[in-house]
Amino acid sequence: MATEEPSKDEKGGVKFDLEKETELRFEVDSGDKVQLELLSGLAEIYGSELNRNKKYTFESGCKIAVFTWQGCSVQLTGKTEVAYVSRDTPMLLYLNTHAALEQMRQQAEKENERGPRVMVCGPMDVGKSTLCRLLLNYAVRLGRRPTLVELDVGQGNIAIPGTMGALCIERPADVEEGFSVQAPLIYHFGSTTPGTNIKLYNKITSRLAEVFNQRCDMNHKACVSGCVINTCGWVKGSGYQALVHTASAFEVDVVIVLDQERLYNELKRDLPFFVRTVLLPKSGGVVERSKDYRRESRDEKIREYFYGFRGGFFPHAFDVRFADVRIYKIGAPTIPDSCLPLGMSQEDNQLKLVPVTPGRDLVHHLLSVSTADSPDENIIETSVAGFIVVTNVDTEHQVFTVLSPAPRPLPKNILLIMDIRFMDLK
Ligand SMILES: Nc1ncnc2c1ncn2[C@@H]1O[C@H](COP(=O)(O)OP(=O)(O)OP(=O)(O)O)[C@@H](O)[C@H]1O
Repeated sequence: MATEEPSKDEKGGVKFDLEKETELRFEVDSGDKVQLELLSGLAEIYGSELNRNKKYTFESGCKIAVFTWQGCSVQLTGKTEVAYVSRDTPMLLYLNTHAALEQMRQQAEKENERGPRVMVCGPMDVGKSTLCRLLLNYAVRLGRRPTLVELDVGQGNIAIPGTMGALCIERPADVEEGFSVQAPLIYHFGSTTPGTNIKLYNKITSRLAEVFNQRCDMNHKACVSGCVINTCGWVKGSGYQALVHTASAFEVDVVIVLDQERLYNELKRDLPFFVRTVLLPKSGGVVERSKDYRRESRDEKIREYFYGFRGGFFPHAFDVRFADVRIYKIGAPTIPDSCLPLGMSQEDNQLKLVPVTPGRDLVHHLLSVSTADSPDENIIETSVAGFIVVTNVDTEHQVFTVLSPAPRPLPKNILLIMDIRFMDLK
């Protein structure tokens, strides 16, 4: 618990003196703001170093841990009643994991081989995304250029929920905003749970692995730096099979299982013997998130895509004629096996491109703008250029209105519909 009682200054700021290897945890309630300032010493948030005397602002829903290896003083201003200091963190184990990965990178450099490909998995709310961020931050701080592979379709740390993608990490994550998302590679999945179309999920995973391999062939630094793969919290049945598939598609060298011994044992049993599987504890600070909270944070991610971090962007609204675009849904509804055409399996059905006729029910749906030029291309395995949301449909005039991050016209005319909806309430 607290190493020293926090002290309050006249402006309502609360000062915390943290001993080495302890962390200050706090959450920001909906509608509130908390400011953090490092007064002395060194500290970091999920592997991103804090600058001294800079005020960091955290808004609604943020769950933060300020960790110090050496000891420091920080000041919190705002609603800070729930802030507390903990000595009990798994950070030393996480640091050792990073050190082992760095050794593998050094070895890879010497022997002109590829660096470690790491898959992070575990049930929901165990800190998978946070550990990925930490490992990537530590690697990039040593001059590496690792790749983040995001397979968690529920939250979407690179683009919006309902997508899968990869991002080359060139600098540590911004303390407030996270990783800078420049030139990500994004694929359309279309829903927030892999279970809605597991065949598509696995197909895109394989595609991402293929593209990552190509990048490694061309870029030695990326190859030596390896990748960190963030996965979904669904670890049973097809979810588990998807993890095994991911491990094989990416030919992972290291699997980190957070918090669940059963999953650890299963993966140890089912993955090839040369894959190093490690079980790490979750941090006591990781907070369980309710369904509502998850829905809100998904909405927030989408809002941020269109309006920028803290409203820094101004999206465009314009009309699109039905005749100018082609909208598809990936995956036909399941029908009894006996009704399938001869020689076709249920799985083929899941990868089918089904044309969608624009109508009123399109309203609020998110659409991915495919980079493909023609439906004859392999649309499923083609990346997307961005997203739009339908705000109105006028069937009489055969147009729909969209919100788009870029002005008209749309860069391409093949659109893929998501199950996910977004209400633009601005
Ligand atoms: N040490 C910590 N102290 C306080 N909060 C933390 C700590 N580590 C992580 N968190 C917070 O806990 C929440 C859940 O963490 P995270 O998103 O990493 O979990 P996850 O396992 O990836 O979740 P999911 O179920 O979405 O896959 C995040 O809001 C994160 O900021």
